[in-house]
Amino acid sequence: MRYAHTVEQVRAAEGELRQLLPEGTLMQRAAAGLAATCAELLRASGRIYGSRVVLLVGSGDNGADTLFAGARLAARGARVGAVLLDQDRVHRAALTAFRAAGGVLTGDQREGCAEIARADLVLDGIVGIGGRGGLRAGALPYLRAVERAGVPVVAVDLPSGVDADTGEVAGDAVRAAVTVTFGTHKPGLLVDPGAEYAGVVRLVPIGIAVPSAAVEALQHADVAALLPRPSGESDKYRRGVVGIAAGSARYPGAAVLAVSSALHAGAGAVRYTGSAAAEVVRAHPEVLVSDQGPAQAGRVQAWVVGPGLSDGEEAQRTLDQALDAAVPLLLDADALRLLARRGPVPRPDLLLTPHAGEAVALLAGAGVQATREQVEASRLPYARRLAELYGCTVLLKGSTTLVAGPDPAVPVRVNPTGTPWLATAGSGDVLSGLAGSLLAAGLAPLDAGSVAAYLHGLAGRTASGAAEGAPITASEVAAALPAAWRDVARGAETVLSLGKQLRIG
Ligand SMILES: NC(=O)C1=CN([C@@H]2O[C@H](COP(=O)(O)OP(=O)(O)OC[C@H]3O[C@@H](n4cnc5c(N)ncnc54)[C@H](OP(=O)(O)O)[C@@H]3O)[C@@H](O)[C@H]2O)[C@@H](O)CC1
Ligand SMILES: Nc1ncnc2c1ncn2[C@@H]1O[C@H](COP(=O)(O)OP(=O)(O)O)[C@@H](O)[C@H]1O
Ligand SMILES: [K+]
Repeated sequence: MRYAHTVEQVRAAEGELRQLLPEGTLMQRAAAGLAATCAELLRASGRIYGSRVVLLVGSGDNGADTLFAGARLAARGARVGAVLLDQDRVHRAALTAFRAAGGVLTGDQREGCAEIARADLVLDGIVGIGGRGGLRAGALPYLRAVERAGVPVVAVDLPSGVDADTGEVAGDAVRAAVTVTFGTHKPGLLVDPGAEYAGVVRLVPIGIAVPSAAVEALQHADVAALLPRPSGESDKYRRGVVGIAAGSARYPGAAVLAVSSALHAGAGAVRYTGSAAAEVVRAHPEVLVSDQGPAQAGRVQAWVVGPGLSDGEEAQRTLDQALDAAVPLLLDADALRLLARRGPVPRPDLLLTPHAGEAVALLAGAGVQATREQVEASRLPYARRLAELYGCTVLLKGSTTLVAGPDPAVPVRVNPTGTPWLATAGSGDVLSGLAGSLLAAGLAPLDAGSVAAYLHGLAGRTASGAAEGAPITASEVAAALPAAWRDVARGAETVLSLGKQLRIG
């Protein structure tokens, strides 16, 4: 698991540790890790000796880390110049160490920008976890110079201008190739739009012990441990049966897609109810179909309602019946809009899977006005808010997929897999069938949602291919699910056998 903590949590942990260590120890650990990453990058594109590095140095400890790291690079022969954004407020000891190692201060703004244009690497030490709001005007000319020159940036702790706790970006922010973060990840590095500014994130441990995380991201081994596996005693009913109520005369394909992924996702059988039964059976003869609605469709261990369902009276009846069934329930697409009309029905076994537009409707249904743009810019707070308002688990789809449970003390899961190629018609239908099947197999809503998002993202990457990838269809994503499943299971086995060889765990 990869964990992220809020600024408040980081400060509390740092405060405790600081008491036990000689003054400046944590900053030196941070600077050493930062310098090591920069050295690695410089070596990869040439050599350290004689390379040109520019530091953008703000008035707080983030600037100080940067100066200490700059001193280490200068000591290894790099030509390091520092732009001080506030001449009167700079960490004195860090500046002294920097100059002693051969670092120089750039002159006025024109000279600073000229240095940037010649640089091999820029370090962004403008502001870290002490930042408030977007970048201030003084930093902007340097930011523009960096963009013009196209020089790679290493962000120190986090890209300046990104909100550490939420990933929100108010105004301008630094776009980094790499972010070197200290002690623990910050939520803003994992959640868009902030995550997009952070580039590749590298964690430098500095010894702080932080309590339970605000945000966490599953890794291969976590997902492997959650995947349902049949045992010797399994039969199709014990593995779980998932019911899918989806599709309409206008959107029969949504039903086929949701069923297709459900078949590949752990449940022992899939029941379908709705008007697309003929299309579903033609594509998947193994599905049990009915047109009688959830109440008459036979026993299931979880229902998925919504993809392509439309929002007329028949759809409303379908939703009511599924809500009456005493099994876990996933609502997507049209079912979310129907739910928004009636407002929250708090149920801990409910999983809602809105995109930002559907989230806006759900928020309105609970009396909260917001725009799609606001939800996309503040994904983490809105995901939490929705889960709290509806008293259930919410999977908010989009460029970063988040899964939030109703208990605010439980970390929000951020999905680390995926590709923008998944933004293709029907890809959400694949996700809901997948998550529903996992619910039926017995996973809790938070696990079902986050494991589904993980596999969906991996399948998307597998289907779209290496490097930058290529366009994919939702059917191809569904077809790639077994490969994603095997990849996760195989990865975990490799880690386990390595662990055994090395006698770990
Ligand atoms: N915690 C840890 O475990 C460790 C933390 N460490 C490091 O300390 C960093 C935190 O340092 P910090 O607390 O000094 O705050 P920091 O981020 O430098 O910013 C505050 C300064 O910036 C200014 N400022 C504010 N907003 C701004 C804006 N939008 N645009 C421009 N400027 C802005 C603000 O000015 P003011 O508002 O007072 O005018 C204030 O002077 C942390 O990120 C990590 O790098 C490591 O050394 C190791 C252990
Ligand atoms: N920019 C993006 N990067 C990664 N994944 C994305 C992006 N945009 C959308 N997705 C994913 O694609 C899927 C789209 O689902 P949805 O909006 O419901 O589409 P549809 O209704 O056509 O099926 C979701 O899983 C979402 O997380
Ligand atoms: K920074």
